[in-house]
Amino acid sequence: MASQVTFIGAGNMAGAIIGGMIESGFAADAITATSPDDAVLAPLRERLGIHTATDNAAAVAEADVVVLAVKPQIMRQVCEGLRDAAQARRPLIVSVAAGLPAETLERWLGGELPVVRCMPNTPSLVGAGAAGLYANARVDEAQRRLATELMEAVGLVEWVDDEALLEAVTAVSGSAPAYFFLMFEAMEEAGVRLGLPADTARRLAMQTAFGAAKMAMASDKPPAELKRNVMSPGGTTERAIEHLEQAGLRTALAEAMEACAARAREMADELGRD
Ligand SMILES: NC(=O)C1=CN([C@@H]2O[C@H](COP(=O)(O)OP(=O)(O)OC[C@H]3O[C@@H](n4cnc5c(N)ncnc54)[C@H](O)[C@@H]3O)[C@@H](O)[C@H]2O)C=CC1
Ligand SMILES: O=C(O)[C@@H]1CCC=N1
Repeated sequence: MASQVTFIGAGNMAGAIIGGMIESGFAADAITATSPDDAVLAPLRERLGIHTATDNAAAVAEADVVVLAVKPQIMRQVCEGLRDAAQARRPLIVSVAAGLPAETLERWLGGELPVVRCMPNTPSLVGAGAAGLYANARVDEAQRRLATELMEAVGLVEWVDDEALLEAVTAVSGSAPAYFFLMFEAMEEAGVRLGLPADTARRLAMQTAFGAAKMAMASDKPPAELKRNVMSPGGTTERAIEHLEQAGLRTALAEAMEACAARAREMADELGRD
């Protein structure tokens, strides 16, 4: 029988992973999602055919894998409500929450448990996610494979062996779809100022990002070389890139990513205190 996977929380991130899992052929029957609000659950139930529940502990009592997908700010209260069920069942815990260390989650869940911390991103919804995973010492090989299988169903999986590196993963991929969406917004606005209809500018910008990513992934050339290949000497791209460099795009990105990782550390301090 397939492993039973219960998602605690059914918002953006859980919805993206569940949608991607179904899309890649996971049995809807093996997936449960919970939320206190049935209005959040109804579309998942009706559209995807998964099980839903408003009682977290009851859903954990039958799970092999429990994916914790609520906001970090309410994680403690949610975990404490799961203590008895989690300690009785001892499922693999997969947390997608930013910041919260495995040790903190174990403490809130009432003691030692196998915990995989996962930093996914929302493109999981279309099978193009990128996730960093870390396993604590209590996760066995079969559970590690199960976590890999779950997240590979929705995209790329990279394991890290130092939990602190998940902060870097958050900066590089967890939060990063938003950086690209910001670029799309800005390119659309600039395209409109240059005279294009908004939807034309949006489609061209998005297809270009998609094409650039696909090309870079297929190529053995580093991005710097692919960039140079677009830049004819004295041409248009060279002028654009000069502007981006002078405007400090690199520094802005580096600083944004440092701030992102620092916020993950800060959240662990703020929320993990007793
Ligand atoms: N949105 C993103 O791009 C990413 C989010 N994450 C992490 O995913 C987690 C969830 O974030 P989102 O999905 O964006 O938030 P969200 O607000 O969209 O979803 C949270 C869900 O939790 C449910 N919920 C609230 N109280 C609950 C309770 N007591 N029991 C069960 N469910 C409850 C809500 O109904 C909602 O469906 C966070 O910990 C976040 O750090 C990680 C990577 C990327
Ligand atoms: O913004 C956040 O805190 C979450 C974690 C990574 C992406 N979204």
